[in-house]
Amino acid sequence: MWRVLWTLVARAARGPRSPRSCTRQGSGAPAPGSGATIFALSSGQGRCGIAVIRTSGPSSGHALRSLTAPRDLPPARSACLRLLSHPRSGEPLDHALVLWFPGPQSFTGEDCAEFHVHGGPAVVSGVLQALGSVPGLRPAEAGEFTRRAFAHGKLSLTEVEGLADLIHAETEAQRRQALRQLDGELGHLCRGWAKTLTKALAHVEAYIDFGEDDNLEEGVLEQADSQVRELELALSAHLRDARRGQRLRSGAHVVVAGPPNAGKSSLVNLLSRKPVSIVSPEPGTTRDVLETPVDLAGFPALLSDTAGLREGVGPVEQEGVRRARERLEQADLILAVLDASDLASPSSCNFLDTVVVRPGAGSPRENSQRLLLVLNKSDLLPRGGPDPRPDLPPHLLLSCLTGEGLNGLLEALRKELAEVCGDPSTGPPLLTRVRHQHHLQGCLDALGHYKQTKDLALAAEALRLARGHLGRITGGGGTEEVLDIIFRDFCVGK
Ligand SMILES: Nc1nc2c(ncn2[C@@H]2O[C@H](COP(=O)(O)OP(=O)(O)OP(=O)(O)O)[C@@H](O)[C@H]2O)c(=O)[nH]1
Ligand SMILES: [K+]
Ligand SMILES: [Mg+2]
Repeated sequence: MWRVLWTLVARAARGPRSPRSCTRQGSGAPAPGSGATIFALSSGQGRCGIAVIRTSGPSSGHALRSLTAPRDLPPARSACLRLLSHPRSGEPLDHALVLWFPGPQSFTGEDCAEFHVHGGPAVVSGVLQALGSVPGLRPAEAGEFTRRAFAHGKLSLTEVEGLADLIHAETEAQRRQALRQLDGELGHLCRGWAKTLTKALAHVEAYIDFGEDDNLEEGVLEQADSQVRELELALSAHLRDARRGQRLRSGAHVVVAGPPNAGKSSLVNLLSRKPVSIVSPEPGTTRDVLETPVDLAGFPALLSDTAGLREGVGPVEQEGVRRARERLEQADLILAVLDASDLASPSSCNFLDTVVVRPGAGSPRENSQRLLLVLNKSDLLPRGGPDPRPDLPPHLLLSCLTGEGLNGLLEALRKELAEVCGDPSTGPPLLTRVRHQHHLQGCLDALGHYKQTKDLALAAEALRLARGHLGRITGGGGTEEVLDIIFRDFCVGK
């Protein structure tokens, strides 16, 4: 019996009826224009200490020899000091460290060379021109090095996305998340799920082929069912978290709201460390929603300053209040600001009743919005006095004027944002892109069909479909269109 099943597992893994199997190999499609040897400046533009220029492709070794004296290739993967000169004119260009990475043990899987030159613009352009004069070499397109690495199975699609995110990471949390994805954690998880599906498929196919056979162990189909059920639970849990990973990539929406003059704009300026909003003693100063991207306690956020919420004002301010309420609806996290010395005013009470403690809304808030209540202007309270309103929901005391309480607020923000964006230092790998979410949902839908159908052939087909979706997350059978979207995120030289 086990031999039968084992053959079927192997067959299901090969996927005789579906040509796409789920492996970490690339799409199999050659990178566009591969065959040529490409070159580009891979470090940042502008004057710098060291600039790195690299090549990838079959003529890399020839290019390296043409530019260097002595003209022999350095030992693989060791840095050597060489004089670089123009291969046609012989003009010296720079003393540089050069590296030779024979394929397939290189970033792209092809022969690669690196030139670490002095970072002046004239040196860089001189070396680029020299490389352009070597037959068979051409400048690289944006993302072409990574695309070749993908095409040669060096990186899976989720790892490519991780690399793109790492290049663009601006906050600590984004860097951690990108590094985890680049390390292949998400891909590993998907491949584990795909393996479970392969086993379930083997069970179903065993039943189709040997159902009448006495040798077949009892309960083969039940085993497949229970594997599918477990997988459904795991996928659903991940999908519930899907928005978090996306917020971590693009920034959580943090909206500062409160009654007029509570110090909302002062807080926005304090958190963003720049004068984003006008601050004045006049209530109703802020009218439009002012949005600024900030690094909040290591997490990326889009911080919005809004008009003070109050009734019975002129048409322009009323429009500001309408926009503020609209923005509040879209917030992932509300920073509710009140003037600690003015908690009994009608606008404070109204804000507390309508936004902070929504009638009938228990905790946690509906639609998973989170809220931090901040009592600002604590410097106006008697020093060391009692809490101004112990009856209020949990809150933090702050003075934008003196900065007292800022560290406590940042720590609270870190905790809240870890909930909103997911904590990349712990927990399961996050789904950072709509694409991941789409395929997980597709996989779940197919598993739904599997459960509904009575026809075993259709059930097997549903499992194959489900597995195909998982495969596409890591890049098996990636269409050119998806690849184009992902590689657009890269710069030339990466
Ligand atoms: N004493 C004291 N004054 C503060 C503090 N924070 C802000 N203020 C003052 O409070 C006034 C209002 O500050 P804003 O930041 O303009 O308040 P706002 O909530 O944005 O006001 P609107 O946009 O008009 O709704 C200004 O005069 C600030 O200098 C604080 O912590 N302590
Ligand atoms: K004001
Ligand atoms: Mg303001």
